[in-house]
Amino acid sequence: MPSVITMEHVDKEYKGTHAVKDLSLHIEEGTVTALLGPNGAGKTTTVSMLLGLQKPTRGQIRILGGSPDQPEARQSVGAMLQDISVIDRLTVRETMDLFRSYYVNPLPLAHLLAISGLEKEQNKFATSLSGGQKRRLDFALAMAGDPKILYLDEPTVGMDVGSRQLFWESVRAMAGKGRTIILTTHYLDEADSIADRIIVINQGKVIADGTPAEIKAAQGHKMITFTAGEQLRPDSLEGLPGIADTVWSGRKVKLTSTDTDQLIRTLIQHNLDIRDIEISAGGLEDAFQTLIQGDAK
Ligand SMILES: Nc1ncnc2c1ncn2[C@@H]1O[C@H](COP(=O)(O)OP(=O)(O)OP(=O)(O)O)[C@@H](O)[C@H]1O
Repeated sequence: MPSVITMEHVDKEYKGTHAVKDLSLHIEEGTVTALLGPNGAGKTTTVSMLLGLQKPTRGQIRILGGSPDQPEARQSVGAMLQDISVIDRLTVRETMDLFRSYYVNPLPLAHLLAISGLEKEQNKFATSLSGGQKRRLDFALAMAGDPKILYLDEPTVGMDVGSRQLFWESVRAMAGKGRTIILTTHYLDEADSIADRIIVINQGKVIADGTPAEIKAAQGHKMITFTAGEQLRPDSLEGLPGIADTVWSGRKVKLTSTDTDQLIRTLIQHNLDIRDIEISAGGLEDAFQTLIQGDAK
């Protein structure tokens, strides 16, 4: 698969902040890549350099073989950024038509109305839409030029459950047609279900890169959860072998372990006052927390 996006040793420094450090990435055509990281990790800065809105301090970025700020790249790229801006005194359909007019091969208006689920609102002023509806309009505007590459920076913030479903279905359908999608999100379950590849960034550096399954498996953690009876005190669990982490939420306890088979035997041997025991594989959320905590050490 050819790389449609390449970053080679990219750095971005603001006054006093080294936001992106020596980032090298190759993104293949037709893939969905999630950039994950805590607040301030450098995700938005990365997306904004890929869009040509900011220049790297050092390093090189190529989009479809050219510079991100060239007209060829701009015609082939769509973006949904964190700031929502709607134009005064234009209806939803007029706003979509205006954006369609910027491109050589725009998508049909009816298609944009369908993927945003805004058919009923098409004659309303864009300023009168709800927050979630404005996000959906933003998505349609990002898609107006039928982009080869789509950037989605925290796209589902403010969307209700139904809107999210429609949104991710449209994104998946787009990837199915060979489009390349880069997204950032703090909803890790969404990244887990939608992304082919996950890149975890912390303090401007890549600290993990793989499929969701690889990222989860690399951490090798599983969970034992149970309800603690009145007799069980937190110090009864301290020092038991095989516990990597313990979280109490009221009487619910979550133990993280690399060897849950051994740990469950230990809990039973100690005849602890516990019930409703469940063993589960760690999710992306747990893998993410472990990675970030590990990187801070
Ligand atoms: N225009 C700017 N001027 C100075 N510093 C900036 C600027 N933009 C971002 N930064 C800093 O660069 C770092 C990375 O910020 P960035 O917005 O890229 O992070 P992020 O991963 O997108 O975070 P979030 O999840 O909160 O959106 C932060 O320390 C931020 O304060």
